[in-house]
Amino acid sequence: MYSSSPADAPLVREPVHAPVAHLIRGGIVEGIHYGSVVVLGADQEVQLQLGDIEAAFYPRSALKPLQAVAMVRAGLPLDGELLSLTAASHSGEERHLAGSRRILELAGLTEGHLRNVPDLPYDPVVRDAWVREGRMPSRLAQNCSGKHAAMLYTCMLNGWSLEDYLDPGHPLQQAVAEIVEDLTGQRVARVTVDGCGAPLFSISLHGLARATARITTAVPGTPEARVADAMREHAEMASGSGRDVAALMRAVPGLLSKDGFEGVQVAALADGRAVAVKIADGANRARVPVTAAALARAGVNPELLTEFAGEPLLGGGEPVGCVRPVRALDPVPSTACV
Ligand SMILES: NC(=O)C[C@H](N)C(=O)O
Repeated sequence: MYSSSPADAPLVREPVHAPVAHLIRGGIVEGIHYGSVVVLGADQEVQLQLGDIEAAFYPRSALKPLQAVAMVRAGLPLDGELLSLTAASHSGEERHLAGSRRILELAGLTEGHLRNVPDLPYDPVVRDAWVREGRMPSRLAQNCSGKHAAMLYTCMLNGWSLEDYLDPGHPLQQAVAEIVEDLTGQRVARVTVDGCGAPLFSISLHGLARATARITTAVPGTPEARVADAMREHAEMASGSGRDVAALMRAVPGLLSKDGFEGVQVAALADGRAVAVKIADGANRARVPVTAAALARAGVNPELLTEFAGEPLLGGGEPVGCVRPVRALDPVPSTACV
């Protein structure tokens, strides 16, 4: 246990976000992305904060590594690709569907036991092909199916009921809440329902960074280390081909990173340095460059991060600007912006 008595829950208040990235077109600030950012040093001290890192927020799928740790602690006997898929917001590629099916099979169950909401594949290319083939939204294709299959497997192994595994009072979800509080070191502020149907726990951005650093710094062989290893070694199973989060994990040695809907990203290094980002309006185009800039502030070599600096803004098909993290985040003045 990390936190013998977790601190109070984060405050539920309107978050006071700050500018985190500028949209520059032709040398003028055309737009401003607001958000919050925390950078933790290896000693877990806050090295940089922007916006509101202590307010209650929803980490969405950036919570999945914590949920996976809870399942492994409850006896989930997975590693490698299938454990990575357990913590995935997957793209809906065939390998992801096959992996979710395999987890269900190991539990002696079928797709019919899943209670996540049917959806089309998350990745636009995979989704377009899916629709062209006339396929319908499905529970297996939904980006959280690995997590749900693993939740069912964990219930089977513990003799817990299957029909109501998404109820926040179910022993599985109680176990998840306990691990979330242990790893973040704070009480959960609110419990609501995530898009997929699973309980969604509200913590602070600071708590998310701290929890993820605890996962990457855990002793080898522990549930935390098993989840970190699986996700790092099988980054495409935790996301998909061509996903920025997988590319980021490959680019930065030892990095564990997880994205969540509505502009959330967390990333932690093996020595405990960690960053967490929330873009106020959920904009993906700001999430990646802001995460990269925060990692540079945490001491990651900026040369490893150049491909995440942000897509150029086009005018007449030519680059005329870019999304640029604010100066407080950007250690190297960018030359990419026109
Ligand atoms: N990637 C995500 O954040 C997905 C989220 N867990 C949902 O169910 O909507």
